[in-house]
Amino acid sequence: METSRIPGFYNMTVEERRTLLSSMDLFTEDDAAYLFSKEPLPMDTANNMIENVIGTFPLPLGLGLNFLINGKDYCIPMAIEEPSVVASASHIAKIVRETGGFTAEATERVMTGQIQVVGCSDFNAAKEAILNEKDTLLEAANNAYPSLRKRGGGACDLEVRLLNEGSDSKYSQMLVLHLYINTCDAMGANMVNTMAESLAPVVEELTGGKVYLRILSNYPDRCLASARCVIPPELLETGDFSGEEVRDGVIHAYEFAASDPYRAVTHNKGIMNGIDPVVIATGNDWRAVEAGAHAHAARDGMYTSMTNWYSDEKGNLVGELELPMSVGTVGGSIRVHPIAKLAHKLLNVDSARELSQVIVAVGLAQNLGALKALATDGIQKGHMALHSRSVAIAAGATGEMIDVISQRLIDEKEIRVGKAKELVAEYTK
Ligand SMILES: CC(C)(COP(=O)([O-])OP(=O)([O-])OC[C@H]1O[C@@H](n2cnc3c(N)ncnc32)[C@H](O)[C@@H]1OP(=O)([O-])[O-])[C@@H](O)C(=O)NCCC(=O)NCCSC(=O)C[C@@](C)(O)CC(=O)[O-]
Ligand SMILES: NC(=O)C1=CN([C@@H]2O[C@H](COP(=O)(O)OP(=O)(O)OC[C@H]3O[C@@H](n4cnc5c(N)ncnc54)[C@H](OP(=O)(O)O)[C@@H]3O)[C@@H](O)[C@H]2O)C=CC1
Repeated sequence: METSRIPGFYNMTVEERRTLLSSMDLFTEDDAAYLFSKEPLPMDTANNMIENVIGTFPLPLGLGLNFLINGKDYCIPMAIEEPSVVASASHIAKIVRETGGFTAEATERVMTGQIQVVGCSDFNAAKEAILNEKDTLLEAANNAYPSLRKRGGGACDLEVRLLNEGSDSKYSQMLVLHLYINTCDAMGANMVNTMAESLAPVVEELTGGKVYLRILSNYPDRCLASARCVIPPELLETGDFSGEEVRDGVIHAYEFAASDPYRAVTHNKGIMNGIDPVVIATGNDWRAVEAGAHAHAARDGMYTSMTNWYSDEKGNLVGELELPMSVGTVGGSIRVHPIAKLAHKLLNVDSARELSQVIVAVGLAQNLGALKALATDGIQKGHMALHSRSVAIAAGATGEMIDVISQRLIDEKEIRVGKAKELVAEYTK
């Protein structure tokens, strides 16, 4: 991938975009055949992925462009139904590119397995017993999934937490063993669950208690990815708004989300608008990523902004995002869904750690795209202009009528289905 900077890509037809992609060193003709085929997810594949299959549910697949992350270019597949998200991410990536791009980093992919133990006669003694056998337990867990060890991963640490100590309810006092497992390039849920289940008998023996749940946590707080951007105000100029006004507006918007859960939920939804489409397109478990991200936003007791925006001593706008990132480049449906396989080829990442860095960079870009619009002209100007096409289609517009009706809706500043139906009726008279 020589560059992700493809000016005016959005003005091309789908055919022109496909021709351009095929001419780049992104994937083979066969790969492209899947992307362009009428059945990108064959029914017999779908029927082997989940139960009671009756069909498939395609989503639009767009490309987030202009992304430069740690000096590498990325064309980022994004599967989403909402208009203006891909445009917004690409818009900000174009600006950040001028500054040298996003910087991003990620911890090793250490996922967390939980083993719940109840009914111990002495929970402190039980905790001691487990910690005294830490190496034995880690060895036993690794023996349950030896191939992971061979890849350089596996169970690497454990800790014990006592919950609801002193409670007189036999249901609420419990010991929770956290098993930390480096799952390499797999998201690792099945691996973690297999290894956690394998330890249950020996944990019961050690603690004298009963093991109920042994399951991964979707809040893997040792599997983190972060992204950062530093933008001189002059690059933020928007219409009549100076760069400094936009910078300050973004920081005010951030402070609102940082202080108010009602705003933080919408602010963070805007971030996940960027993150989920990449997680979905790459065949990953977006529910796991969503759950972990929102838990991380509440880690200090109040649900708050996932991002941090401030002005540095030179007056640059600095943005940061750190999230747990339960994603893989192998495993699950990643190597099963033909378009997910293509998405990984398009992305050209070498590891799950690199993928997680790309994903958080898109989330950070998405957040700035929304805040920049909100802090200036408002979200409707950009968002609804792109939404007008869906409104036209919902009102029955087809073919070239879509452009005509969509433009009329924008010109008349009335982007709603009822108005579109009137225009369609007028057009087809
Ligand atoms: C829509 C834009 C980008 C237009 O903004 P613009 O200033 O008209 O863009 P431009 O014409 O200057 O183009 C700059 C670059 O943007 C990209 N771009 C520009 N237009 C397109 C397009 N049609 N399709 C694809 N890419 C587009 C493209 O990369 C282009 O580079 P070029 O190709 O020209 O060299 C801007 O108005 C915008 O970003 N608005 C914000 C929209 C947004 O954030 N949508 C997210 C969904 S709403 C949401 O997040 C929920 C929310 C808001 O509640 C979250 C929250 O509350 O925080
Ligand atoms: N979020 C949740 O709460 C839950 C999610 N899930 C689902 O679990 C799936 C993810 O689990 P996961 O364990 O990743 O999937 P898999 O069960 O597919 O296991 C990962 C596979 O990847 C293979 N592999 C190949 N290369 C590598 C590598 N470099 N690093 C690591 N593994 C490699 C492993 O091969 P080998 O066997 O040779 O090691 C293994 O078979 C997702 O579909 C998710 O939706 C399931 C339960 C709960």
